[in-house]
Amino acid sequence: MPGYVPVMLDCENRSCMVIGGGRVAERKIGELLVASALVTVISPAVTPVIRQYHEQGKLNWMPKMYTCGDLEGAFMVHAATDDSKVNRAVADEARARGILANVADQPELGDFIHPSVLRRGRLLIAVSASGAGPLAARAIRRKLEDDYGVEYEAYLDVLYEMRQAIREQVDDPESRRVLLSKVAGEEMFALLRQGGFKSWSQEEIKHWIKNNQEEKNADNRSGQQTKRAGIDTDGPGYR
Ligand SMILES: C[C@@]1(CC(=O)O)C2=NC(=C\c3[nH]c(c(CCC(=O)O)c3CC(=O)O)Cc3[nH]c(c(CC(=O)O)c3CCC(=O)O)/C=C3\N/C(=C\2)[C@@H](CCC(=O)O)[C@]3(C)CC(=O)O)/[C@H]1CCC(=O)O
Ligand SMILES: NC(=O)c1ccc[n+]([C@@H]2O[C@H](COP(=O)([O-])OP(=O)(O)OC[C@H]3O[C@@H](n4cnc5c(N)ncnc54)[C@H](O)[C@@H]3O)[C@@H](O)[C@H]2O)c1
Repeated sequence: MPGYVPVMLDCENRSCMVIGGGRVAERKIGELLVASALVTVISPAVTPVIRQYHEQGKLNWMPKMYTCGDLEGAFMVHAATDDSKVNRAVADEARARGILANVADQPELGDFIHPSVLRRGRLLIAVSASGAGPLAARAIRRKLEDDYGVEYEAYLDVLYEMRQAIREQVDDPESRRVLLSKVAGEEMFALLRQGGFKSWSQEEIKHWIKNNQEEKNADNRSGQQTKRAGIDTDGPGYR
């Protein structure tokens, strides 16, 4: 079985075409719009949701049948019509032009497939059964929804802020590494959960960095390994 390379593709402001305007096309379009792609739909008919996107200026709908040559200038294409011959023709044109293609009914003709996706803000969990069964991927994704609740959105936002601050404020690579690994650790999660995942002010982040750096230095001075995660909840201004 040939495997797949899992990647996170940046489609912002890139021309992504979708051939067909049914239920499957609608789902793929949803993902493209989240990623700020420039979406063009070619299909004589579209679902009410796609029509609405078009009316809202979120995408460009060309109400026509696909013809060879339509893909000119595209970065990516989704062949999602209910006509397998048309989907094959789209895949052929994409291959000839070097355009990335997903083919809804004959995945082997395209370059990539879609995983089942769970999004929590910056957190994105993608599950794929590598073609063995999309419904199995969906079932696993649904199970993960319980483990990774909505709090993960706020959690990752705080981590993002802290990581930026550490990169700006800490020059020593070893200190940085230790702090970044603490930030991503379980104790930090517990601490942030205690605070209801509220975002921290720059002052609070600075304070945390200082406290945790100091602790590392103190540990080094006493010749000890870092014994605990360095989360000191007693100090003033500290959560
Ligand atoms: C995960 C998900 C993502 C998404 O599409 O975004 C996805 N399919 C989903 C749903 C779904 N798919 C199908 C049904 C109807 C089931 C039924 O009713 O029987 C439903 C349910 C529905 O549509 O609600 C049937 C189906 N799917 C494919 C074929 C053709 C074939 O396999 O040959 C057929 C038979 C068509 C036919 O002839 O009828 C092909 C593909 N579907 C994939 C992904 C890729 C493999 C991913 C992997 O293996 O990991 C791949 C290879 C290509 C691709 O599309 O990229 C999404 C769930 C999203 C979610 O809810 O989380
Ligand atoms: N990959 C998946 O997740 C998945 C899931 C279910 C079904 N499928 C397959 O995907 C395909 C589409 O499924 P659907 O439920 O969206 O079908 P659908 O019937 O709802 O939509 C088909 C769309 O294709 C358009 N179309 C038909 N001929 C065209 C042409 N020549 N040029 C441009 N547009 C054209 C139609 O106007 C319609 O909008 C089917 O082949 C189906 O078997 C894939």
